[in-house]
Amino acid sequence: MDPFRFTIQARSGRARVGLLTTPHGRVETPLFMPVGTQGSVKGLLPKDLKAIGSQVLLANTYHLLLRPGPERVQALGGLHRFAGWDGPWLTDSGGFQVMSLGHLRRIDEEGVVFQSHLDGSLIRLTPERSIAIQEALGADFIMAFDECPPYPSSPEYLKASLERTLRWLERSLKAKTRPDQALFGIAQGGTDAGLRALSTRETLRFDLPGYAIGGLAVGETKEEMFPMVALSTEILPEAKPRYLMGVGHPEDLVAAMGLGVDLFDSVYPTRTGRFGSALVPEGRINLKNAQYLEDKRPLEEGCDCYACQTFSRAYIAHLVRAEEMLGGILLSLHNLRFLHRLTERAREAIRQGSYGAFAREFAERRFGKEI
Ligand SMILES: Nc1nc2cc3nc(NCCc4ccc(CCO)cc4)[nH]c3cc2c(=O)[nH]1
Repeated sequence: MDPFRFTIQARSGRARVGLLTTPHGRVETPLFMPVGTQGSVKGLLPKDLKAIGSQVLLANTYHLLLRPGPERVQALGGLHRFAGWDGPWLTDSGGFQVMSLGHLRRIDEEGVVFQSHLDGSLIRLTPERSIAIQEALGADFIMAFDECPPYPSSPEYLKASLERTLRWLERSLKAKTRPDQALFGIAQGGTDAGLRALSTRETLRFDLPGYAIGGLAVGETKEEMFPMVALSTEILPEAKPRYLMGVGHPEDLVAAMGLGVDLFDSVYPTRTGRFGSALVPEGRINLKNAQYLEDKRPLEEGCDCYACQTFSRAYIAHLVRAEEMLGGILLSLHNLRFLHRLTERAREAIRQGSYGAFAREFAERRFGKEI
């Protein structure tokens, strides 16, 4: 039986609730994946991630290659055992992180050569090596090695890049040996509708358990991004999960779920939490602002997370000002719970056939009035 079966449980417009089976348990989509780049979701314990409803965690090939190295992770039992998370893991393939973090020295047909951001050593990543690393790490979902073109890029560059990414997808697939891992192809094409459609259609020629929408959330406007998401989900098959990479603002999740996206990830909730901000229905509140120092209310009325059930805004504002670790920890916990509750409510609305009303109510609270 297919270890990665995906079945649609309910629909409301283009939004859908899915059940995705993995070797580490079944998960319900749409879902948000907390980012644990180096094998840890910064500041949060796996048991607390489980308690707030996290289902799948994301880690990065680039970072784990540099430190501690895939051989060590494999020798220590693979990501699940090593990092104490027995639910599904997804690893990104390293290409994007090289562009955004490493000091890229060269990109050619073979792959990329970059300098480590840790010690400047020269490292080569190819489709074959990326897959070998992801197999050693042992994630359930692994990503093809691709190039995420910088934004903006010329149509000529976008076209050449997406064609190379398709050749790298073929090499990634050929390099794959583990039947207990699902390889996702990643469509590119930037914000050029013709090239986006071309890349998505060509990626579909490979029969894969899921498809990622790449090359977005790289600095383009929402007005540029969303037509590409809509175009992508029109082309991608209904029966396979769709993963929009790097998208994590609440309003963007609500819009993309409405367009039929199933999987999301972003460092946004945990990063903005570490920087002192809490996600709330109206948007975001920054606890560094003095107005919260006497505010007895929880971060968000009605939130069931430990931070909202136990502490006031005043206390968390104090922690943030005092640069106490607990400040960032509580805000990260709340922000992830906020996104998990958002996807839980979205799944419920889809089951009720009322996703449109859900999205309108969300937008009214988010954009209807100033905080
Ligand atoms: N393999 C691969 N991975 C990707 C990861 C991505 N992540 C993004 N966007 C996230 C970028 C991002 C970075 C930092 C913050 C916090 C500050 O608000 C938020 C978003 N776009 C992405 C595109 C790709 C892609 O084509 N291919």
